[in-house]
Amino acid sequence: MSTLRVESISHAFPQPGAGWFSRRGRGVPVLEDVSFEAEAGTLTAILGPSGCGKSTLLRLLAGLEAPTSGRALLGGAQLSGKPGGVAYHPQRDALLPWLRVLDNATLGAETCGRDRATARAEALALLERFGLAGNAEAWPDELSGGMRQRVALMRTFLMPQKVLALDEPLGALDALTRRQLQHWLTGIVASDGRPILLVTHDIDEALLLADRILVLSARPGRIVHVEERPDAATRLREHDDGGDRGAARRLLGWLGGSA
Ligand SMILES: Nc1ncnc2c1ncn2[C@@H]1O[C@H](COP(=O)(O)OP(=O)(O)OP(=O)(O)O)[C@@H](O)[C@H]1O
Repeated sequence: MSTLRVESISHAFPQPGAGWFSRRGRGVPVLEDVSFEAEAGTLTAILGPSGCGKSTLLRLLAGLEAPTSGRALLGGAQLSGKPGGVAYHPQRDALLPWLRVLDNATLGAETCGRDRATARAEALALLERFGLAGNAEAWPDELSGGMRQRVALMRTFLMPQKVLALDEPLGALDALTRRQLQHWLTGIVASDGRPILLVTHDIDEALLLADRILVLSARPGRIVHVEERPDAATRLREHDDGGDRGAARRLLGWLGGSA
């Protein structure tokens, strides 16, 4: 598994009402000079005020948009600017109501060319770890919000890409379900060997799940603070003891209370 290197990515969207970038070649700047590394087997959380470009950053890395400048590399190979290199998990769970749990879970892998039988075998083997044992044939409508989100996450984790980008995967859940899934996710993340990026608004979630936390400024988003975190076992212990209040205060200070 390889390290993800993001090198000086900047991005601007076209001015509303103008054609593609104005004659002077400038649009609305959304991200500015974003550089960081995410090692294999680590989770990097991205925090920042609403509208600062967090989702845009993930979409650029996933090749859904091309950055205005800069690039991302995985193990030295170009990643940005072309789709398919990153498994992108959108904010909504996006389960298809006409597919059963197992078919929803394998959809991403199959779309990426995994043959159906292999994808289904891999999904069946993961059902228990994702808290979905006995639900392979259930319809999405029959599941709780937390279960639906675990199916959606399973779909992303089953994808063959070498980088995972999770865009607020727990954002739509009630507080209790969210807490439960955060704890569960620490185990899932620990057993996955890829660099994982996580966009979140929840400081406690970032402190629990992340090996490194990047704080972006208001738009155009630039990295204004990097918080290095201890190993997962220490983070879990801290979390159960009420969390790392010092780190939480630091992050809140950088976010200006906007998270
Ligand atoms: N396709 C697009 N065209 C034009 N502007 C866009 C486009 N996508 C996003 N934007 C703008 O770029 C800015 C950053 O959006 P983005 O969704 O990346 O922010 P965010 O930090 O993820 O926000 P939130 O935390 O609210 O989800 C916003 O001002 C948004 O309106």
